[in-house]
Amino acid sequence: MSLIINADTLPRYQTRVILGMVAVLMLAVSAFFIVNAYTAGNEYIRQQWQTQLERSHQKLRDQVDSTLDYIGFIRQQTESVLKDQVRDEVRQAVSVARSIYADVQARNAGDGEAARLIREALRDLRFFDGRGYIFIDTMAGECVLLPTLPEVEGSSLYDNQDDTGHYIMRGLIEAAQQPRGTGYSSYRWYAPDYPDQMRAKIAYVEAFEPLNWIIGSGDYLYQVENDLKQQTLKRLQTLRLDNHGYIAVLQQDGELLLWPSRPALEGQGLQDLDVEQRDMASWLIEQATPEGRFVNYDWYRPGSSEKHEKLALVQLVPEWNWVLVAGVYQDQLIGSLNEQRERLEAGLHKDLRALLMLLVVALMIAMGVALLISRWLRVLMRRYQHEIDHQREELEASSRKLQLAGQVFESAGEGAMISDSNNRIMAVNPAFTRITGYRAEEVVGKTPALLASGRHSRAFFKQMWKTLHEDERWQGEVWNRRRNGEIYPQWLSITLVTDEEGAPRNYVAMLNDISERKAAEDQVRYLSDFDALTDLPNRRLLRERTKQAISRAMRRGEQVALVIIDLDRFKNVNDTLGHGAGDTLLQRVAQRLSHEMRGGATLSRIGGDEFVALLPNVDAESDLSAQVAHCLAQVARPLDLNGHELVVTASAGVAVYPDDGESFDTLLKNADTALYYAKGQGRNNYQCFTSSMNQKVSERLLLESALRDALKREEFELYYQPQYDFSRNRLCGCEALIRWNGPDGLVMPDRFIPLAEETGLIIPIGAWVLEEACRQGEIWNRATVEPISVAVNVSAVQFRPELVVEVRNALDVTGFDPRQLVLEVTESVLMSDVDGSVRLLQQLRELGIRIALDDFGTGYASLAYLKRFVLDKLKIDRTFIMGIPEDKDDVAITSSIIDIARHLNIMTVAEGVETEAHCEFLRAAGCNLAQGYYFDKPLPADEFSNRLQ
Ligand SMILES: Nc1nc2c(ncn2[C@@H]2O[C@H](COP(=O)(O)O[C@H]3[C@@H](O)[C@H](n4cnc5c(=O)[nH]c(N)nc54)O[C@@H]3COP(=O)(O)O)[C@@H](O)[C@H]2O)c(=O)[nH]1
Repeated sequence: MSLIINADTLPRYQTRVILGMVAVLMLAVSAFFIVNAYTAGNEYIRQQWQTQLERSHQKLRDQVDSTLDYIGFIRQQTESVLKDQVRDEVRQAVSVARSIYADVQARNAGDGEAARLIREALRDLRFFDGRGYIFIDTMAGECVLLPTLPEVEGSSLYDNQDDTGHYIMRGLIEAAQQPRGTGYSSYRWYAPDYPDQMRAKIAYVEAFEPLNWIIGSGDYLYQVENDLKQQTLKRLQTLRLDNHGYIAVLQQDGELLLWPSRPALEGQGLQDLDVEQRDMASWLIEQATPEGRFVNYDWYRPGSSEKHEKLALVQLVPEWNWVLVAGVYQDQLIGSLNEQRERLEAGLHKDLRALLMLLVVALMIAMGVALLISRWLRVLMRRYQHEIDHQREELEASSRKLQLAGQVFESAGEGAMISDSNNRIMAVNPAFTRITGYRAEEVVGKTPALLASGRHSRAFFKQMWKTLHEDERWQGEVWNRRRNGEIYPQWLSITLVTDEEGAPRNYVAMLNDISERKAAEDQVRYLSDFDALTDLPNRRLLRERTKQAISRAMRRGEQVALVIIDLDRFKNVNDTLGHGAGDTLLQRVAQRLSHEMRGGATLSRIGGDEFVALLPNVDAESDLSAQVAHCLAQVARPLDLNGHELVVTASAGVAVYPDDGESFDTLLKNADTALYYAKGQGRNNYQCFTSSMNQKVSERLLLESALRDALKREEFELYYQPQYDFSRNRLCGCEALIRWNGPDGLVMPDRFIPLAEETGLIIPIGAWVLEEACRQGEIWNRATVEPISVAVNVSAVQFRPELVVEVRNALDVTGFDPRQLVLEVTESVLMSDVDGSVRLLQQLRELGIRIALDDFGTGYASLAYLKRFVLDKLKIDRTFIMGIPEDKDDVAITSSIIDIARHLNIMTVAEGVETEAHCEFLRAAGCNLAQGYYFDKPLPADEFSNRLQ
């Protein structure tokens, strides 16, 4: 979010800031006071809790101490109580004895009677809950009365000892012999509750002088103490601490002596309690120490089934093996503390409300003040803002202008250079750097002279400055030098900038690099005169130069020749290898021919595969012929075209000034006629124009026209020349040879096949021959037992990939067995593109047909190619057969061909066999087949049929 500050928003922000600050301040103060009060309240409650706790502790401690004091007091009382009680009982018994004795004396019944009566009177006397009795012994230690053991009465107990070795009777006698005739004696004797154990006992005796007896009684200390314990428990039972608090007493062995919350359990041991009670009793016994320990736990309040938090002091009383548990329930304490806490919180809420009110009031006041200030500020700010906006708009306008100027300067496509009144460069733009190569820091402070190329004179610059100062502007084409030294043309336009007084202040130069434009102009000029593919002069330039050569020749009486050189079957190259290869071929031919141009000769390309050589100052006709023949020979040299080895031939037509024409157009037309004538001669030759050529060319044109109609009119016919098998001495096949039944009679193939090839008519004618030969072959083979083969000639124009389709069509349409079809191709056809030929032959053979190499030995093929071209037959050319057997060379050549073919497993066919001698030689040499006038001339189909029968 962006903060936009202006005259309207600033007061608004300012009001919000003041209000915010007041609110924050108030909140901080409030929070401080509230937190303080809350903390102080909590501390107070905590102290209260502590104090109450300490008070409870003290109360419990005081109660337990007072109980302990009481127990101590009770314990001290035990012996004196026992003594007082025993003494009282003995005194009563002695009193009874004295009464009886006095009574007996009064009756004079004697001491014996008195003794019996006293004894019987005291025997059944019981006290201390039935356990106390009176015993009587003599001063000599004889037992007079012992109600608990009457069988020992009359026997002496003088030597009786207790478990400490003390003489019991002797102690009693000693006590009675005290001056007052009374006394106490302590000893240990069997206790009624514990028959096997002696316990401390205190006896009181009084001497009964009349009978020299001692009358006494005693009691066990523990029994008195038990009485006192019960007394103590009774006292503690009624004791209550803080309403519900009480003191519980447990025997250390687990017996519950006093448990006011569960009185029914008193007198029961741990084993009699439920788990909860047992756990609590055991835990309390464990906590007990002689010093006492405060513990907290939850336990039932008397008469309640709910547990409450309890604080207790657990104190061990070792003398009695008691555990005192003095406890109070803390509900009251907690309740009172909660009350205090609630009071505190209520106070805090009240304070908080008051603070909030205060805060609201403070905020309202602050808002009012802030609004007033903000209104005042808004008025002020608007005034300032208005001024600032005005200034900013002015600044932005001028900045935009400057920026625009800067952008124009920086991004201009034209180089810009600004210099001062002394022509020292002040600034240049990126386009200047791009054009000149100089960066700004390299030229600033220097004069534009560093760009000078040296191509302009001092006068040029003098004139330039003069114009500039007069017109305040100069423009023109200037040659300058780049940083890398390159000299280039530029269009320079300089403007003079003057000050108010008209004195020069700056020079602003705009410069345009026009080197590309100039180059383009040169290119246009070049293209109008030259052929772009071969860089040779084109027809226009050739015309110019021819005109110049003719005028010169005219002046000097010289001759000038125009030679048109046209590639044979160039279309084939384009069709089979593509136009790229065709272009390359034209460039290579152009190079070869250019090498042959001497003495001011011009080679030009006037279109397609037509080159024209302008040969000035031609002296003798023989020189001209040799030169043209040499050119054709150079063209016909084998060449490698993109991996294809080709032999391309050319034909040429020659016209010479002044005999064959006096203008460029006439010469060119006549040279073209001669070329046409040369093509008609079977190509790869040249012809010089003669006036009769025009006549012949016309004839040829007529022939071409008639040939075009021949197919439609079905004027072609096939003749079949038989072929004989030497080994089987029988007719085995034939060669199909075309004839034209033209308007003027039968025309032989030599007359129309070259023209058909030249015009492309050979394609439909060849297709017709193939189909017709197959059709006829199928008729014969259906009628004969031994199938015969039919050979069909294929011209160079036909020998292209489409031939495969044409052959397949012919076979499909006629049903002729492919194995009986032989295609005859010449060496020159195969050699014009060796790799393409290999592929095409392979595809043809895959159809199942056979291939024969026609006219073998007359072309360029080396024997090595015989391996690459997979062939079935070699036809030995007629020219070798003709010399047999006289001509040794022909004999040797023919024999060698037959031998090699045999080794390569290729059949040999001898052409032009005319004599018996030919036959014998060939048979002897191992030739397989023969064809010639010796056997038969080419025959119409029906005549050939007769031969088959
Ligand atoms: N592309 C095609 N070319 C064809 C076709 N038909 C013929 N030709 C080619 O024309 C050339 C002339 O052929 P032609 O006038 O028919 O001459 C053939 C024979 O008549 C001739 N010959 C045969 N035996 C003898 C002989 O003993 N003596 C002698 N002087 N001439 C003889 O030879 C020609 C056959 O030659 P080749 O083809 O080389 O086997 C010729 O080049 C034909 O190829 C066609 O349909 N298409």
